[in-house]
Amino acid sequence: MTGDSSQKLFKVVFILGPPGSGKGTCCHAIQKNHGLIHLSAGDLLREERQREGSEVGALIEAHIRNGTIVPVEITCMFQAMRAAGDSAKGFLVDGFPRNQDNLDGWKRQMSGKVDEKFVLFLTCPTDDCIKRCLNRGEGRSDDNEESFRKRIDTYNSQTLPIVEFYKKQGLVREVNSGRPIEQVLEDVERVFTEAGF
Ligand SMILES: Nc1ncnc2c1ncn2[C@@H]1O[C@H](COP(=O)(O)OP(=O)(O)O)[C@@H](O)[C@H]1O
Ligand SMILES: O=c1ccn([C@@H]2O[C@H](COP(=O)(O)OP(=O)(O)O)[C@@H](O)[C@H]2O)c(=O)[nH]1
Ligand SMILES: [Mg+2]
Repeated sequence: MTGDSSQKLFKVVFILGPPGSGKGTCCHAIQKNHGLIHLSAGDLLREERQREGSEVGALIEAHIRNGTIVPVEITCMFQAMRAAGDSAKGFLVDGFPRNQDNLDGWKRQMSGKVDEKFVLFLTCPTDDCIKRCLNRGEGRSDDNEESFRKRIDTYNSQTLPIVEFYKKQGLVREVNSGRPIEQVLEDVERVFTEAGF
């Protein structure tokens, strides 16, 4: 039989963890070493927010400041994956899916098209996370104490259940990112190597 069975599946690794846990930093290192494409859901939303004529820019900014999660239809993850196309060895999907709406939207659009390899789950004490966010130096409108508190509440109430969902499928690989970056990256590298990357 031919047809859809010959279609190449997108290899995907999800990166989840609290704000400031080091998701972007780890993706940056892994992408360089393994030829994977890094797609940060937050970066994609910030890009759309900046786009001239965007009809959803103000809505995105309100969610970002408030630490709440943008409806999945607006998150440009799927388009970005399609745009990267066949040349990619795989995708590092950073900071997504963050809640049940994200997960439902992902399944609707991507089931049968993706090979979900694992979830890299970064754990880091909240005190370290807040310090890192406040010192990030990117001028982000959500890197202030008030927004951080809201983001961490959203993370605890909405994102941790998604991690649990993947844990039940045996897909979660946990790394303690509350340590010096060299140590974190050594463990992260090991997880990718063990997964055949
Ligand atoms: N292990 C680490 N130790 C100290 N600082 C770190 C570590 N990992 C990342 N950082 C710094 O913390 C800030 C947040 O990291 P980032 O990768 O943007 O996290 P996230 O994407 O999870 O919000 C950045 O300024 C980054 O350089
Ligand atoms: O799939 C996503 C990813 C991010 N965000 C929004 O973008 C913000 C920043 O996300 P990012 O991943 O950049 O933050 P980080 O965890 O890296 O600090 C979040 O708090 C949300 O408001 C969202 O709505 N949907
Ligand atoms: Mg990030």
